[in-house]
Amino acid sequence: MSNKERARRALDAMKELGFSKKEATPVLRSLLKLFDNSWGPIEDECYRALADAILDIRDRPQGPEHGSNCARMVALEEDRHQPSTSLVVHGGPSTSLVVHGGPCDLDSETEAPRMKRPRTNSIDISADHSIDSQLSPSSSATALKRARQMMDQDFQDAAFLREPKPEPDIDDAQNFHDVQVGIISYPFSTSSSGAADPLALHTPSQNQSEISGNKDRPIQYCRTRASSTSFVEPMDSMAKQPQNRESSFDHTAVMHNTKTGSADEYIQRAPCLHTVVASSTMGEVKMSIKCSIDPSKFRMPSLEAVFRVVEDKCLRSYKIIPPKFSIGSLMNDICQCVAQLGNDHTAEYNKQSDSSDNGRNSQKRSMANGAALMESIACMNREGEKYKSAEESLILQTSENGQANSTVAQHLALSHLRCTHGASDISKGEEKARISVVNEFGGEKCPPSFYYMQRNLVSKKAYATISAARICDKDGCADCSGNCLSAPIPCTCARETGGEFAYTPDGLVRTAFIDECVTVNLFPEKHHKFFCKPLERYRNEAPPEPSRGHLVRKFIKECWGKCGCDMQCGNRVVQRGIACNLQVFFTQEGKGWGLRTLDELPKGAFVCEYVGEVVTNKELCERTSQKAQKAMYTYPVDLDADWGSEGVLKDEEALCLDATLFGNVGRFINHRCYDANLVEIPVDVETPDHQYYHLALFTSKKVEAFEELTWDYGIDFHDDNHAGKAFQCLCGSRYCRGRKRQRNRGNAAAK
Ligand SMILES: C[S@@+](CC[C@H](N)C(=O)[O-])C[C@H]1O[C@@H](n2cnc3c(N)ncnc32)[C@H](O)[C@@H]1O
Repeated sequence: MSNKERARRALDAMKELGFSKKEATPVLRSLLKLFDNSWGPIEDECYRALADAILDIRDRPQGPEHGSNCARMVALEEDRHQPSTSLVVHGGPSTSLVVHGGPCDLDSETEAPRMKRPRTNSIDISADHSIDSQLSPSSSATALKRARQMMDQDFQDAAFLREPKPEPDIDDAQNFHDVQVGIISYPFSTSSSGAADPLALHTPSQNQSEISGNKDRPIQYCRTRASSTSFVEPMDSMAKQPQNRESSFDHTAVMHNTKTGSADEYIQRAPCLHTVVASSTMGEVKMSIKCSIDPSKFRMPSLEAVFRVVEDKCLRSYKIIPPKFSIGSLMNDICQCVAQLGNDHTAEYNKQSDSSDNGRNSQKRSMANGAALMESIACMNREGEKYKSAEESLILQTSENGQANSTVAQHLALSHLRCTHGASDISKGEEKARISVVNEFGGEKCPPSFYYMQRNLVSKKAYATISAARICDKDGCADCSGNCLSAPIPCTCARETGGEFAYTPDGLVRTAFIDECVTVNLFPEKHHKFFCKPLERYRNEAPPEPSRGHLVRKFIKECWGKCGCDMQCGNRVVQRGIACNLQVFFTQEGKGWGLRTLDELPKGAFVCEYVGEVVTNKELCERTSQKAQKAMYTYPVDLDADWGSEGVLKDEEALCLDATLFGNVGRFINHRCYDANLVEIPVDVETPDHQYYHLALFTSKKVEAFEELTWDYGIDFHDDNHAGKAFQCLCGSRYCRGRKRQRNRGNAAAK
């Protein structure tokens, strides 16, 4: 066959894979040059080397500062306009998962680098195995070998640290799927020496490494020059496999430098893992783990499911508090969870997420997928001190009674708090699903800044201690396992709801329960009200005024830390966080910003919590009296579902939520009189008593996609004295209490 014909065939093959002739031709030329005009390596395995090389070129950052000597270890990023963390996972004989983020992402100027759980929209789980599907496991192994023969200038200055286990030979590859998990971060400066320095380097004995690929390319192979490549391995593995030693190494140094945790723990927990840590001249670091899985039973779980299960594991095992937390263990867990979930075909894990789904159908998924619950954090600004920066206020102190956890607060301050928010995701990745912001009427692009928090913060004065010690055994279901909802007899956690769980197996609140909660709001007079003592405060004046009464509300008790069930238990809905697709939008009625659902929601669906700072009623009063005149919108909510039930209500027990400065998406939910589509339900998670609880908002009826989500604040618009709450109601409900009031006022004026 002539060279021309061969070239035509190669370009046709690339076209089928979606690469244009224009893109493929120069790469083909270079490869021919590289292989001394030998077509064999190019034509092998359906032109795998050519496809890989095209993708390599695509991945190369553009611009003068990214010369050809800059290494780029990950392939295409689907959406460069997304914030800096994104995930790509591929199925096929070799499965790879890559997390990358940081300053090398093109639009990262306004975003601090972070590596964290992925948002739904930034997870690209490719069902398209177009290249890979044409490759057998054995051909992957061959391709690996060939790719290793290729010299990639890009990685000439990269440093690689790896556990020198032998590459699977062809037989192995035929029998096992490799699941490879990788993380790339950009912690270093971009100088080549700076990139390599923090890692313990040793004389290289092998000059290439395997780099996982992107959605179009299950595996990408890159090489480094021998002169700058290093390999290290953990002690144990060296001892066990002396024949495989390829270099001297200093595992301790590596573990310290790469912060991957204890070697012993790592090896014990991952005896069969193949790990790779690599850094490049661009300051990128990649860590990857490969583990072997029996392909006969394995089906790729969704990446979201894997991450949620891993995070749940982290919460229980490490409580997510450094320094116990180790990335090494985390990556090990990821691999194990991939294997575990991949072999569990009864669960919904195996369903691949659709990247465009962005959380849709997640109501259904929420039962199967767990999300980590972060312990509520106690922290507050110093008494008498105004807020400094919010991050500062978070790490200021621990409280007198030991409620505050400064370590966690610092952790939060560093990784979770950002004052500004973007229109692409107001939660800045805190929530599982992206929460976009739109203003269809022009004007402000974003709501005024606040600190997005997924969980409540507890002020120093508020009595909301969250500790395992406060939970008696009788408050949890220690003997349960798995999913409490599937047990023949409801466990003790259903006691609060009359011996029947509030949730259905679909993760919805039972209709009867919802209806009861709505009725309490609709007909408050018919329901028992607490009139708390001593008198409560609405303004910062002494003495406080007589209580106006608080509705007795029905609580839900969710399973928690001292329960034996797992995170996927059906009695853990609120703690798994937002599971539906929400959007903050500018309302046209003049209510300011509002919240709407992008999906149709059934009745009883959990939408979100109302998150804020847990402050005492007195503190709130002090705050509102300072701000009331200025604030256009106010964000306080009483946690009054149990006020007065135990006789005298102490100041520190009368708690409220203030979402003015710290809050979640719940702070955008506007009020609607009587026929709102959400209802608030107090939910006990970490505490057995009713003083502190989560204020969860569930749909009280079916809600259409794009409908505004509203909630009856329970405002008495006739009460002029209720500071911080009165506004001219624009809810539009035919039952509007505020409108009636305006009408009455108008009539009075006319008279
Ligand atoms: C919790 S915030 C809701 C979000 C708020 N709209 C915003 O733009 O941030 C409550 C404030 O929104 C406004 N608001 C909520 N519901 C309203 C309604 N039905 N009519 C008029 N204003 C409303 C009031 O100013 C109220 O203090």
